[in-house]
Amino acid sequence: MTPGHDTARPLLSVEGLTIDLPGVQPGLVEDVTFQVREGHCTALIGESGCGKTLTSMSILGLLPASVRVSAGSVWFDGVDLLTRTPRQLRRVRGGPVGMIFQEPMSSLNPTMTVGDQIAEARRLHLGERRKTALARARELLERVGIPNAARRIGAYPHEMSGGMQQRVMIAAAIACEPRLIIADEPTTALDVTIQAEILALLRDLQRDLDLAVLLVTHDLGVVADFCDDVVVMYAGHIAERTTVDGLFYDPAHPYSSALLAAVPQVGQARSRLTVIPGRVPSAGGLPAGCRFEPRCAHAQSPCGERQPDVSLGDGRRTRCGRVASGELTLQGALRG
Ligand SMILES: Nc1ncnc2c1ncn2[C@@H]1O[C@H](COP(=O)(O)OP(=O)(O)OP(=O)(O)O)[C@@H](O)[C@H]1O
Repeated sequence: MTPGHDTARPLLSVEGLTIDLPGVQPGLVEDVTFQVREGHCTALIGESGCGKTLTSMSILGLLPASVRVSAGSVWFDGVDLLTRTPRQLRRVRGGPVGMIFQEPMSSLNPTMTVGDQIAEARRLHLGERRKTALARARELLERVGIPNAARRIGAYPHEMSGGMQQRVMIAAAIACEPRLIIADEPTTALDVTIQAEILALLRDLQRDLDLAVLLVTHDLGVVADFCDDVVVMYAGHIAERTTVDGLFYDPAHPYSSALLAAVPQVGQARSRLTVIPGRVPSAGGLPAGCRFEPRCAHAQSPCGERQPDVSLGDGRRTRCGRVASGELTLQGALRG
């Protein structure tokens, strides 16, 4: 981490974001507030169905047509992206904000060569001529570790392996010198060894290009390796907002602590691995008070009636009333 980064200013500020399924279900995501600091990585974690993808997709106007943002703002570089028209958002996507998705094949155009796809981003956003843009595309393919870039520039996505396709997606995401990358489970669809390579590439690029990254992930190992700040989502809410050290050493929500306990660790006896009982409730089936209470190992009456959103200082927050009042201290994965 370079000096001064601890005071880095927020590049992206999501404030009070609420996403509904209009006429069917309000609050798929509710009152979500967090920031991504310049040159830093914020992880968005939580089990399947907690609202991570809806949150990340809403930032650049990529929500499915059936769902809608009903409240909140998304500030990027002084502009509320939620007030932008679809046309204005297209100028942000692939320009100052790059995106990397889980399935490269669903985002790459199967009918265009990878070189043309990367070059097109530069032509659209930076107004470059085709020849200059293609030369830059070749450099970018080299930068993301594609061997024989001069030849591969003319390949179509289906002629490449999944790992190589993901490298192309990354090259396209950084093609226009973005300041922020949004990456939604960028390695989940890949083999384990390739996952590690892609993560190492992302980490290098983040450092070299001083990128801010919003990383949606299930993988706490990735969080530990890659991230600075952590947003733990549960059932459409933020359960805890913390730093990576805060999460692993001093979690402030029983859900965070339960996620940590569910990760296998080298040298740990199998019997100590715990699963979180039950399932994430849907927005239509939320308990009346704390959303995690029915699954919480630390719940105590009248826990179910409390779900504050309390500051713990240094930008950290928790929705657990027992932790906030000092009544409960949780076990981290790493203590001491
Ligand atoms: N298009 C949609 N229509 C209706 N409900 C939706 C839609 N997309 C998501 N949801 C619901 O919103 C909630 C949050 O979904 P989301 O995909 O954001 O979760 P997630 O944490 O990203 O899960 P995963 O890790 O499986 O992608 C879930 O209950 C999901 O069923």
